Amino acid sequence: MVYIYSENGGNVMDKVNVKPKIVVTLSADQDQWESLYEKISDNELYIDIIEYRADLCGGEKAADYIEDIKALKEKFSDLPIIFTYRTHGQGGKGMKEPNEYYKLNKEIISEQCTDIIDIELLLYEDLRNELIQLAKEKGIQVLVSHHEMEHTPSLKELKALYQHMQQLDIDYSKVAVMPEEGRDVLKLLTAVYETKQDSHHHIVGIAMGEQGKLSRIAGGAFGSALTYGHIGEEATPGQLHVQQLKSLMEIYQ
Ligand SMILES: O=C1C[C@@](O)(C(=O)O)C[C@@H](O)[C@@H]1O
Repeated sequence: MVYIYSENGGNVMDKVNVKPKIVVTLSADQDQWESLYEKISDNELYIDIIEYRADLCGGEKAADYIEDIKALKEKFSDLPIIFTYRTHGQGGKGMKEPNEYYKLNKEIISEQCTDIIDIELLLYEDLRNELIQLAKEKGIQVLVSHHEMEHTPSLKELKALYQHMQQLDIDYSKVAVMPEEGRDVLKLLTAVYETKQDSHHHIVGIAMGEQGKLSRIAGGAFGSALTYGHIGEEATPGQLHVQQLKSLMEIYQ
């Protein structure tokens, strides 16, 4: 058996055993920012990364989002930020057309105000690849995401989705699905596990809803690099409060 130096920081036999980072998904209207800052401060011990969900934060233009992110950076300089504008078709509230989505993300990248940018796999290939390239040039990590909000594709389809992402010059490959039965959660975790065997990307797999909670707590044992939680209300079905998430994840460390 070959021993591999793991992302866990120790010698383990299993390449896929990673310690996931806890990402808090932020959503707030403009008048709720002050109380949101307090909630982040109260929970800083349980958060590794902040996800700024632009589609849930009330603004309209890149300038609104940039202002919010700069304020977050000023207050929480140790926490990296993921910028996400989740479109309607992918389970978010964002109503921008592909060209507007491209323009917005381009402005965010050019401003260099985020550490990681979430780009949807289904964006037109040329626009998507341009954003990836631009982010790389600016030293911003890229997370390519795909959400299935209604069901869970077959294991073969899930692996194909991850394989598609492996062809891209990115840092994170993320797939989120909605399970209809327990077996769907196993499919997602199997796809993460098998993809991680020979991938240099950070692989992220999330099963949403009640049944999917297992993937949020135990995903690291299968190779999932990020797990998303909340500090108020769940942004997506099945999200756990970051405090509960961290304490449940401790059984794997
Ligand atoms: O992709 C994800 C994961 C997520 O959908 C979840 O289920 O926790 C929450 C989103 O904000 C994030 O962009």
